[in-house]
Amino acid sequence: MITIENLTRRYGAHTAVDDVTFTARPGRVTGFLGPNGAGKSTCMRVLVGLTPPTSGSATVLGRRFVDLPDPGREVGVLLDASAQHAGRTGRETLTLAQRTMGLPRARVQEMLDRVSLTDEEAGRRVRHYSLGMRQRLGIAHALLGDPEVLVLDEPANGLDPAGIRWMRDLLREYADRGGTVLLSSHLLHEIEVVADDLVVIGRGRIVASGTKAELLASAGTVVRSPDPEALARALAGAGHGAEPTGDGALSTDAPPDLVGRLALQAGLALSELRAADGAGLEQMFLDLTADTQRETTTTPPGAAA
Ligand SMILES: Nc1ncnc2c1ncn2[C@@H]1O[C@H](COP(=O)(O)OP(=O)(O)OP(=O)(O)O)[C@@H](O)[C@H]1O
Repeated sequence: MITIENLTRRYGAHTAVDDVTFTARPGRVTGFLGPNGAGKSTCMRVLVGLTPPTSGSATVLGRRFVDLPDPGREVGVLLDASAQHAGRTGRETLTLAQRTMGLPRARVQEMLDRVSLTDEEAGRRVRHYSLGMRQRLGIAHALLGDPEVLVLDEPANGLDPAGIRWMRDLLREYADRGGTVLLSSHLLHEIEVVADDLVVIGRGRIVASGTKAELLASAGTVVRSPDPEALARALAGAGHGAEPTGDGALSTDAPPDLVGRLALQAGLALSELRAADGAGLEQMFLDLTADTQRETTTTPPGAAA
């Protein structure tokens, strides 16, 4: 369990994290999303004791990271895969951590196997690793102490498609065994596939949080009728807006079952009725963080607003 409560972190006059509250629960993968500079890494750094909070608290398993009796066995952390000692081999990196944590020697080979680094690769110096290999080594390091909680900042960075799938399966299995995973990523599709819960942050503040199903349901409905004007009027009569999607359908904030009932009452035929999650997490993310984005975004033709 990870608990962030009213967490604020200022750097001089700049507020990087502003009164942030959320939890990441056992048995679930919590996706932490936000544009560049939104405050994700800062939250994670406070959580693992690398940066003190200005106010508020961040705890793992009910304690601040610095108060955990055996942090390596309680929390696996991967914040920056490139921050590993470049002159050591992968095997040396893990062996040092294994000794520091007082783990059995066999654990190193187990973890190398777990992340599919070969003997030859494990014997190479980290400076010669590709980014994807560094991520695998970082994951091996995070899993070494068999922790209950994983905190991962952009772990899929640099992984090829097979590596991304491997990572997804690993996190799913870890959560299914009761582990808590907090995962930040810009790879929205990856988060959409693997996360159970989502926390969306923009300019240091939480703009949405909840289960993935709840948040995607709030993306609304796409509906198509031979008489879109009459359908828009029926929706407006029930207090819901409707926008043309650009390909003849309408996008509305009303849930699909209500849209179906309103169409029935108005005697309107429908040729399509579906939750707008075709537009998916990306559109939700852009909508929720619209006023915190650097770039101005526009809704692509055919995507739900
Ligand atoms: N040590 C620091 N000193 C001053 N400002 C900082 C420091 N660390 C972070 N910031 C600022 O805090 C804000 C949040 O940064 P943070 O790295 O947490 O964002 P992020 O959401 O992880 O972004 P990205 O997705 O780009 O990694 C940024 O404006 C950043 O410049």
